[in-house]
Amino acid sequence: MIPILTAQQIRDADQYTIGHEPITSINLMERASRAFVRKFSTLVPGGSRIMIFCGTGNNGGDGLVIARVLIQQAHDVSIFVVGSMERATEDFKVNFERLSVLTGIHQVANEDQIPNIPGNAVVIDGLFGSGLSRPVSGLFANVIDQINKSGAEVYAIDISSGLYPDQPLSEGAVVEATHTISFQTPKLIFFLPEMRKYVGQWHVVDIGLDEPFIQSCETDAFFTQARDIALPSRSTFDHKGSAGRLLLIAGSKGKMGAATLSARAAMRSGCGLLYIHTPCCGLNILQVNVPEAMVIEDEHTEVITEVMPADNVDVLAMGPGIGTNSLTQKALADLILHTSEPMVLDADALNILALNPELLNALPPESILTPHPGEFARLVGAWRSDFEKLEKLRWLAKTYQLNVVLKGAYSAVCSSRGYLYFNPTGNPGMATAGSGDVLTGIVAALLAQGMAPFDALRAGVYLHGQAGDEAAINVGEISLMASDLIEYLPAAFKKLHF
Ligand SMILES: NC(=O)C1=CN([C@@H]2O[C@H](COP(=O)(O)OP(=O)(O)OC[C@H]3O[C@@H](n4cnc5c(N)ncnc54)[C@H](O)[C@@H]3O)[C@@H](O)[C@H]2O)[C@@H](O)CC1
Ligand SMILES: Nc1ncnc2c1ncn2[C@@H]1O[C@H](COP(=O)(O)OP(=O)(O)O)[C@@H](O)[C@H]1O
Ligand SMILES: [K+]
Repeated sequence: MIPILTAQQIRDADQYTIGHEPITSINLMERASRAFVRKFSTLVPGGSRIMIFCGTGNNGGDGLVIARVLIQQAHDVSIFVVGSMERATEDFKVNFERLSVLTGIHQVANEDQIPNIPGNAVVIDGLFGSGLSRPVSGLFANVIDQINKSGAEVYAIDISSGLYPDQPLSEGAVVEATHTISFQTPKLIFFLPEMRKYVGQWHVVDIGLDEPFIQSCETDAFFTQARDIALPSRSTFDHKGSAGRLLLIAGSKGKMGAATLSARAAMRSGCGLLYIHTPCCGLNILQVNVPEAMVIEDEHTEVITEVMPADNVDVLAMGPGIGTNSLTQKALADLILHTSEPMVLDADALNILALNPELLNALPPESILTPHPGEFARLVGAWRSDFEKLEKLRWLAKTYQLNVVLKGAYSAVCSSRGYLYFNPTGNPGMATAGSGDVLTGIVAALLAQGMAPFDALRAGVYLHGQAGDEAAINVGEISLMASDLIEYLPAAFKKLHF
């Protein structure tokens, strides 16, 4: 996993690398900027008119190196330095000298000197990086305004000028980048929907900062990598009873599809034995669509009214398609009160928890909740910013000792100790009815196979997204539907078995 660092930790990692590699700061700037250019060159067509805007800090210093390298590669580049040269860092000054030998550098010291930016230009934003210390105003804000109004493609160096790597949006001007080419590790803000407008599509390039130092930084947020994902394994004498026995409590009249999707995803995720508790109306539907499962009928025709924990199962999962009928609310409450092992709750089971918040206290510790933002808001109330949303996620997980995934792009998986893991897989094609039901089945099956609850959740979210990515390659994001996720689960599992 990649630790997500604060602005201060990023500075510390720079300094540690400079001291211990050792490398001079000017050479580190050169290395970082060359890494930027390598990525930039894969994204921008040759022959583009490139306009680079530099502040006089080290982010601007990067901009000057990038300009030099691009000029040496025969690109059409104009350079604009904004602000006072008196405040320039040493490394900025050295690179200013190196660049002046090659080309003219425009100084922007007042509004009249702000250039016109054609819509077909490519802008590189080197005004401010992780050293931003206050909201951007004055001349810098005017330059940013021109950049944003121009309609040009904008490539931010490290981070869009005006953004803090680890703090909410400031009051001042912020560059709206189409791409961010960031150094070494992704920043927290890259994972927040409200920041997308400023961050654009982001890329991380390796600039050779000290890896053991980065891994040793204390943080409570990480970006999951494939190598973090453990999978259950089978051994020679395994039988269906030892490979995970799951009781899935799902469905109501008109929502048997949710139960079907969860059940099929569970079977495709290695569940040894699957029982489905469902209202009578679901019997035939499930027997036909999931012949591998055994179906237990509720007494009620249309909704679930009574489920008792059974001795012969390892894990209970409840929620997909159950509705919030008062009889079902009572059934869930009874089930929670009679269960001591971690269980999986999704969809309407979460809505029932929101209606009966006292049940949260009764949930078996380490249980798993899988809300989408709507369900999450019902559980914890509305939030004013994505930072507050993440605080609420940590609060919910820690207060009730739960593992919770807040679903969406970069789904945030939170452990009961409040550690956040952003998920790298998945795509907008998965924004389609039933995707969440598939996730429930995957996670419950992994838990039933003996994985620790947090590991099962993080792995399930990763595999679900990977199945979505495999499906998108084959059917496209638009045509992708939830059943495709189940079809491409085998490919997702195979990809992880390296
Ligand atoms: N050796 C290093 O430390 C490396 C740094 N790198 C680059 O350096 C950047 C960080 O550089 P710096 O720490 O110099 O900081 P920045 O270049 O982000 O800017 C800091 C300067 O801007 C001023 N400033 C901050 N907010 C302002 C505002 N709102 N209005 C006007 N002035 C403002 C500060 O007083 C300071 O002079 C990184 O983002 C990265 O691009 C890379 O070259 C990699 C190596
Ligand atoms: N834009 C997106 N990028 C990546 N994953 C997404 C995106 N939109 C939705 N998903 C994933 O699809 C699933 C949708 O779940 P949910 O909203 O519960 O669907 P449903 O209730 O229809 O089953 C979640 O796992 C979510 O992470
Ligand atoms: K920048």
